[in-house]
Amino acid sequence: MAGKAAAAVVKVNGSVAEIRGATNPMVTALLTDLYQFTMAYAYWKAGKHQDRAVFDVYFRKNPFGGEYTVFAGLEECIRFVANFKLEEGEISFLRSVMPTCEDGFFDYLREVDCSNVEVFAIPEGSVVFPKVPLMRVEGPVAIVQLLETPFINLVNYASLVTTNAARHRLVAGKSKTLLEFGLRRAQGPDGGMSASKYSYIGGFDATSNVAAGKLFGIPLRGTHSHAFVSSFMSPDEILDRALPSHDGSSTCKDFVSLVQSWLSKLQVMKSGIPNFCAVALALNDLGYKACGIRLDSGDLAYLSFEARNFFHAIEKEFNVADFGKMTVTASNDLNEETLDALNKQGHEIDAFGIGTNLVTCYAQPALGCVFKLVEINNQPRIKLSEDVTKVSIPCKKRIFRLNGREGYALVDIMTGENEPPPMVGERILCRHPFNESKRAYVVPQHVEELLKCYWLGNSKNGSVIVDKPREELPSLKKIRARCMQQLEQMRPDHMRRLNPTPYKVSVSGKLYDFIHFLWLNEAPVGELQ
Ligand SMILES: Nc1ncnc2c1ncn2[C@@H]1O[C@H](COP(=O)(O)OP(=O)(O)OP(=O)(O)O)[C@@H](O)[C@H]1O
Ligand SMILES: O=P(O)(O)OC[C@H]1O[C@H](OP(=O)(O)OP(=O)(O)O)[C@H](O)[C@@H]1O
Ligand SMILES: O=C(O)c1cccnc1
Ligand SMILES: [Mg+2]
Repeated sequence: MAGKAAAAVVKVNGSVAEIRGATNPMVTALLTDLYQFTMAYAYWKAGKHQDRAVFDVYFRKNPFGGEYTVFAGLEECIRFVANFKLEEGEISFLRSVMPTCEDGFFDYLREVDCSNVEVFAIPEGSVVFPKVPLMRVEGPVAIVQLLETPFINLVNYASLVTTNAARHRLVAGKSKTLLEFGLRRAQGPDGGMSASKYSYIGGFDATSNVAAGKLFGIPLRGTHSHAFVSSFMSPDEILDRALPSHDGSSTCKDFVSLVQSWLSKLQVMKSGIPNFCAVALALNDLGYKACGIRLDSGDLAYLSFEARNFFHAIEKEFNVADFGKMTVTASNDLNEETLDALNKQGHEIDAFGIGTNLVTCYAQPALGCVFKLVEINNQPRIKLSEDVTKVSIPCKKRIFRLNGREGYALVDIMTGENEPPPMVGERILCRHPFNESKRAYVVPQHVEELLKCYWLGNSKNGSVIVDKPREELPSLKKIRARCMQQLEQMRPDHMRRLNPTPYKVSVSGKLYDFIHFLWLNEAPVGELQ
């Protein structure tokens, strides 16, 4: 971020660490909705700006018709709070667009940072469910309000595309290579970079996006384009026809003729496959190993079988070891449905290159994460709505994932902050938050507390120092590993594409009673005449 400290200095479990600014320099304190500043002013005028508020970040419905979501975007949120500060130029701009606000407000904004803010979150890469807070943000109400828009901006697309990638991985199967090819179709440069990063977390193996390879260390992969092949009018255009052998011991003076002699030995198939094989065989003569082909049009299942048969026939006829194992990559408008159809038909594809449908999240363009006030000055708050799915779950909460005998996650349970936590081997009542008749006793074999502390600000000498215990921000590879491990822990019926079973999200008996007490207390009583 131009003009700002490059990184906040923090202490993680005793040792000093740095938290760099947001990946995208467009992510500044102004990357928020105007009404957040308008409200900050109103809180300030009302003398409420320092009131201690607790907000939950959660979504109401899983995307893509599924019953699970993968949470991503947390690291960017923490980088944002760690470096949150309004620069002089930004304050002048705000003054120009909010001309009726008093000078004192801008003096206040000049001092604002997140040294008094706490962020608890579920680890990035976790499988998560509707209504469960992914993050709990606590701090002075005016400041936390300013975080609403950037936080949910940083989480919504990240979680959506990670989930999309995870869904593609589940359909493709573990043994296939998945390549993200979406940069040209992504929603702008940030869409492209984010898609590459979060597709990797969701289980893709590599990207074609070179900038993402450099910035995030994601493995880079690519094949070749149609344009390269069609740019040659005839083999005569190949001027340098010599090729040294792989070990350098000799040189083939006319590699093109060697390829042509191989081509004359191959039965003609109406595609580029014999051409590829002729080149691969000529390369093999010189000790090189060709990688494979990419199919980008036509019936991908049929062509993959044809290609594989051709490769096997060559392996047998010309005695070239492993020629039949040549990699077949397929691309062209692939999505979950085509992967599923290809699986049902049977195919010989080893790797899929997926662009448009993955990165644009064509099947569902947005995730609806919201940021709702659940407590202020230790007083619980509830958002009421005629639509029960929109009623918020009040209070500062703890969340636990309870696993059953078979190791699978059984239920997520939210409890009040001061309730005794669920214990392994102890029966606990889990209640649907809004449906009285839905409840179950669970005896967990494993209990994981999901909300962990990622940011506990404490201002010292102008820089933000965190000296209380805090979770580290894991590497991209670790986040990806968490995602893979979490998906494994889910019961397969929650994960299937058609009519998946909803995962149970519940509250403790005590929290259930409190929600409904507060609901009745806050809901106005109508009067009929
Ligand atoms: N065996 C298959 N089963 C199901 N879908 C397939 C199969 N093979 C290809 N597809 C899909 O069918 C669609 C084919 O699209 P389309 O007809 O526009 O492409 P094409 O004409 O083969 O190629 P080009 O992009 O060169 O025009 C693509 O979305 C592709 O992923
Ligand atoms: O289809 P996607 O999943 O987005 O994957 C990326 C596509 O991009 C490339 O071609 P491009 O689409 O540029 O050209 P085309 O329309 O001729 O296939 C590539 O050959 C794939 O077809
Ligand atoms: O490397 C490829 O084959 C590739 C990369 C991006 C888009 N289409 C194809
Ligand atoms: Mg295409």
